[in-house]
Amino acid sequence: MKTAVYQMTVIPGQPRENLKKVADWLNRLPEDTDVAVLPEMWNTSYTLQQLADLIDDEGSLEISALQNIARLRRLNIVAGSIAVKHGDKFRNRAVVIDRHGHIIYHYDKVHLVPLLNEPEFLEAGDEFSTFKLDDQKMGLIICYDLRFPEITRKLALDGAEVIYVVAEWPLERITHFTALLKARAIENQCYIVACNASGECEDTVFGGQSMVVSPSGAVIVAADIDEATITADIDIEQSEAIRQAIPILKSRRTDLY
Ligand SMILES: NC(=O)CCC(=O)C(=O)O
Repeated sequence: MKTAVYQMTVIPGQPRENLKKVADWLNRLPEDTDVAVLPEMWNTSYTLQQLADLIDDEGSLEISALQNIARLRRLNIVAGSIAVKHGDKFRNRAVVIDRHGHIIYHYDKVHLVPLLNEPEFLEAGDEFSTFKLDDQKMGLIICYDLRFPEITRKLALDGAEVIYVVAEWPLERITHFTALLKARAIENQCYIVACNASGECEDTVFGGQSMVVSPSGAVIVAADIDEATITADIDIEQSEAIRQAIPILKSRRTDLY
């Protein structure tokens, strides 16, 4: 699966401008790209106090624009996450669109990050699952979720061999991000495809370092700190092979823990 990751400099509080950037990027991808991946909160960044003025529905403008591109370009889009209205609250929602333009999965971030004031402004989701893209089982988590090994482990136990991590992870703690991405890949023997943002929002600088990590923990490709595109060709069989060679998931002592 030829995968392209957009380490995007999100323009804070400018959903229309960001949609234009994303559409231009998607339309420039090589025709043989199978999956395009976007970062967390790519429509607004962390302008949480302004969401009521910026967001008036469930992200229909952004999502329908991406559905059209997916259909026209026959491209799967792991559409990062966007701030959406949910009742009278807001959620941090990831959406996955297949090559036919169908929304096949959405996920509302379940672990809200106190360091960026999410609990004050957002409502947490309360469910997650695996999904299938091109017949392969995949999982997706959002940024702070990476610190909770249980969620990635559950996705791996449910059969995910590729897990996408969409993020706006600050530079200040970027060493945690890179270490945890490798740990999650090694302990679950799956590909980790991580898409972080670059640039800044208010006082927060985002740290980039988007990467694709193999099921044995090798960094196949990584970005630096600035806006960039990274690409990798993902061979799902590698995950199956390493799970057979070192049967971590089977060796677990579920009678003890
Ligand atoms: N956007 C996020 O969830 C940031 C997470 C973070 O800053 C951290 O875990 O540290």
